[in-house]
Amino acid sequence: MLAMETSPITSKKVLTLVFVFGDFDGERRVLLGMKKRGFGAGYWNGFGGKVEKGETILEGAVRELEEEAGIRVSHLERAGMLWFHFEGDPTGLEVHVYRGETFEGVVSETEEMRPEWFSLDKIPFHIMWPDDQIWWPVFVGNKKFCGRFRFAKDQKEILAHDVGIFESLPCEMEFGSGEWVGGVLVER
Ligand SMILES: CNc1ncnc2c1ncn2[C@@H]1O[C@H](COP(=O)(O)OP(=O)(O)OP(=O)(O)O)[C@@H](O)[C@H]1O
Repeated sequence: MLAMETSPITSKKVLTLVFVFGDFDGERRVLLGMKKRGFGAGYWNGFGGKVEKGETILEGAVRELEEEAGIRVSHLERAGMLWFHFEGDPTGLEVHVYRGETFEGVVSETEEMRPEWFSLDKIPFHIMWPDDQIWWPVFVGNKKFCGRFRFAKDQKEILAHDVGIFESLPCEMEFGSGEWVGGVLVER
């Protein structure tokens, strides 16, 4: 049981986060984008954003990838779910993480993101959200995962976190509750 709730969460935002992988002469790389403005500006991250009314989470993931990196995917695999809570902020974030392999179009810089391919052994964790390096090994190991993170007000320090490997998604979990329910927990 993880004490997640020291300041109350009364609403949530549903967000997507997409990582596209590619093979470059036998070298595995992942497409990251430097966020140029807004929330998380200055960090490398996958592509994503808020799910809009009337679209499914998967449709939101596909749309945001196209808006931010200029490419279209016909298939995304559901990879994990992350919950974030910032001390003093009543709105929690529920982030749905997907992975993609093949795409159409040309990777292009947009107003929001500057994309770049990174070799899997050169991921710039020091210029990413601090939670990324915690769940990344499970994600690249092709395991389905759920994680929750409580951040300090400064949006940098992680006060508590918990990542589990699941047989299936979603792992139903509400903010502030101590137990995972839903998907079968394999390892924690
Ligand atoms: C706290 N730790 C975190 N670690 C890793 N990734 C995180 C994250 N917190 C948010 N994210 C991702 O950052 C993007 C924000 O998107 P965000 O700019 O808010 O959405 P959207 O593009 O809809 O915004 P606008 O409405 O255009 O401002 C979105 O992919 C979301 O999944």
